[in-house]
Amino acid sequence: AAGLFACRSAASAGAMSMRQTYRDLAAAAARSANCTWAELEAMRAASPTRSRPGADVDELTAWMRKHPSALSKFEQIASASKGKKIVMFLDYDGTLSPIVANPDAAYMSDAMREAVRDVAKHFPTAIVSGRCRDKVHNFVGLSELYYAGSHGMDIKGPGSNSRLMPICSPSLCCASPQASSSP
Ligand SMILES: O=P(O)(O)OC[C@H]1O[C@H](O[C@H]2O[C@H](CO)[C@@H](O)[C@H](O)[C@H]2O)[C@H](O)[C@@H](O)[C@@H]1O
Repeated sequence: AAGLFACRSAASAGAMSMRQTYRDLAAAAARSANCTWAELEAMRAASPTRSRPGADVDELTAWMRKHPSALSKFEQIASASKGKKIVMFLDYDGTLSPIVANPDAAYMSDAMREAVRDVAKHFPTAIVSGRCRDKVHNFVGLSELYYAGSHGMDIKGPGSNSRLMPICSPSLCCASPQASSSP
């Protein structure tokens, strides 16, 4: 899931660009699913996990009340982020790319890539993944982003050197599926 953190400091981007950012990401997600944003929301609302009666639904409803969709709370988020600096942290698998059977074929769409490119024009943007950093970088292909691979053990920003924690190296994390569960 996409995470959005608002850090206190001088605001560098206004609520309008943040709204556009959110709309762009939602629209890109809808395009990836071959539908409109409204249809995506309607599908989400009508999904079996929401409409099936029983304890699971109650549990899910309670969870959703506690963690509402950012899209439905846009005004509150915009208002809470006034005077703060916005930084975008995005997950890759299942967020920027669809979940597919073959992890090596988890490509993101061009529309999503453009949306992320636009986001990065307004806010520092990082992709955080359990995957090897190089692998995610290759999938995304945007040099202006920060990439945190191997669950944050290997971090590289635009134009910077990789900050690799000693516990994990590319040979350990990227060599083969046998070497690690994170390709
Ligand atoms: O931290 P993330 O970026 O969310 O990575 C989590 C795992 O993502 C990948 O696996 C998941 O996506 C695959 C491709 O859609 C899918 O085949 C698999 O079932 C999912 O679990 C990646 O292969 C893992 O190494 C990551 O840990």
